[in-house]
Amino acid sequence: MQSGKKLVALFKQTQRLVPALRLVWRSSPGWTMAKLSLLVIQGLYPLLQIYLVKLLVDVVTTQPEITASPQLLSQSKPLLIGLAVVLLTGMIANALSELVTSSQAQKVSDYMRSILHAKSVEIDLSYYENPRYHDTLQRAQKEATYRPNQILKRLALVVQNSILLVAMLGLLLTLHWGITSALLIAIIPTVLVRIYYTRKLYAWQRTWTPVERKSVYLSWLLTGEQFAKEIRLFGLGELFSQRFNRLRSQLYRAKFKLMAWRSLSFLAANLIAGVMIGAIYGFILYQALQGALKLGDLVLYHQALQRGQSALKSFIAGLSGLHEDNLFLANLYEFLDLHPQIVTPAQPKFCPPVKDQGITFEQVSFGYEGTSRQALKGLSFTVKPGETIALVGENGSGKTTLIKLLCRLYDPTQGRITLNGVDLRDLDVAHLRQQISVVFQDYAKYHLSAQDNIWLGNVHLELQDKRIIEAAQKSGAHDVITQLPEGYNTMLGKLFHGGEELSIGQWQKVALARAFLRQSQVIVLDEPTSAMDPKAEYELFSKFRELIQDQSAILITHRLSTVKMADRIYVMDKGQIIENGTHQELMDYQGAYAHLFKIQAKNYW
Ligand SMILES: Nc1ncnc2c1ncn2[C@@H]1O[C@H](COP(=O)(O)OP(=O)(O)OP(=O)(O)O)[C@@H](O)[C@H]1O
Repeated sequence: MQSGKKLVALFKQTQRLVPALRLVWRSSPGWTMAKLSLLVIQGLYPLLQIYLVKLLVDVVTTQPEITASPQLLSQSKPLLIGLAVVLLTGMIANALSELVTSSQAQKVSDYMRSILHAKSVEIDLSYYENPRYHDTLQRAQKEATYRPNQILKRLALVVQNSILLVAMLGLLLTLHWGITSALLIAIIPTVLVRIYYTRKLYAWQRTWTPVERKSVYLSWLLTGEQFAKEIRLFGLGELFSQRFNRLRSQLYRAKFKLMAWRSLSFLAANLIAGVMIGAIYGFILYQALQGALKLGDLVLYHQALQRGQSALKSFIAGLSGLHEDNLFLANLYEFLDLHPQIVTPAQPKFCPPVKDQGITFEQVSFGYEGTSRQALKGLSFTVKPGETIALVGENGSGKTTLIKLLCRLYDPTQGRITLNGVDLRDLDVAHLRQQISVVFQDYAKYHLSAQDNIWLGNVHLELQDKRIIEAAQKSGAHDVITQLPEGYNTMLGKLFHGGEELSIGQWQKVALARAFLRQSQVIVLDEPTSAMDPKAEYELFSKFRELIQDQSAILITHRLSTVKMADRIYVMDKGQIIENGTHQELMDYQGAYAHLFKIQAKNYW
């Protein structure tokens, strides 16, 4: 009963191989077909070669005299032609093999990367905040580019060698059954060692992934552009380098121990096999000396034993390799099996225009996964159509979290958010996100052309659309871009040739232009002018209403002088709204807002 269950579990595990092969096929059916054909040819031609050589030796040795007699020539001619054809086919197959193998492998690895990319984009933002996800991703990335293709190779190896193996073992059986049995028994210790250490290596990899990832992180710190300044200034290079080396030597020691035991075990297994093969050779030689074998037979059996032994080795290596692939494929599927929680419902509701009722937060609470703290606690407020509201509050009071919920990067743990009366969870996710334009505090800096950087805000437009320039004019980025050597075609950032680095404030203007380009119903600006000079900030906010036209706007800022123009100001504290009203109402109220405003004003005057 127990062993039956084990067998079923084992069978279920091997089912990982089939979908992996499907992935290989989908990546490039043409190249995969070519590769398979070559493998078949390469598998068959040594077999034919041996057989033709045996026939040739037999023809020669059955002649009364070895001279170029017409009879010998006529008998050996077709065999020689056959041998030449086989050898030529083998040569052509070998020559093509490199091209086909590298092209097909490249196709598979690119296809697998595209699958990983699609999955990474599909899953929820919350996965990125979970270290386990990063472990899974790291392992999947390691396996994805080569493992599926390796299965194909090993499968072909198994099939190829099984033909050769059956033929060779069959031949050896005609001599003595004991030879075949001894050959099979000789390989058993190697198989056991391989299976045992494959499992050990798999367990080792899973245990050490976090350490490996830490070392990758340190390497990134030491080589990445964004840390280069601090590392030099604070003299952190050596410290991080030492930490990196310490982790790498921990990894090295742990793996070395495992690999050393593995090598020793293989040595022992090979010694056993060596003794048994030696005994088989002794037996064949004895038979020849007794006159039981002709010269042709001796050549045949010698070759059969040699090739049979190598076919058996390859066959077993293929099989145990498949076992290893199957085991390690779990790493890939673990990642591919991740599924987003934030999805479009089966029958999404129509996304109504915000002009109707606006956005409403109804008793919204939220806590990030893995923490017991509530980032938002029972929040309720409405952003009316065309209204500009401002969110102010201390660091960590929950302002950005609220925006992430509005974009459905997370769902509330309690309460609901509605757009014109419809719960966000009932809307098509992509469509909802099209309605919202956001500049986050940590906006992206794309190392692409200035034009691309803005166009990415609305990729449904033509690249030459004049609205790209209009958006840049609104944010103040136009003046920056026209000063660049190639204007809108200038590559931004220093990662690629010809790139021009911008100042932080200039990058911010470009990000703002991206947000203006998006034809959304709501615009959310999280600290949009934190790096801008006062003149640029003044210009932006003095014509803010004109810039956003009839969009609803949510503004997050610590600079209270810029929130005066908001229709309503919400003051947040520890995930709650503690005050709200117009600037004047809040100043009259003499609460937290008035206090903060006065502190800031005092610093200016
Ligand atoms: N990804 C996250 N995982 C866990 N906790 C988080 C995460 N992001 C933010 N928090 C926590 O949620 C709370 C609210 O953070 P949030 O970023 O919304 O504050 P904020 O008001 O925007 O702050 P700031 O003014 O500094 O931008 C903080 O206590 C923060 O530690």
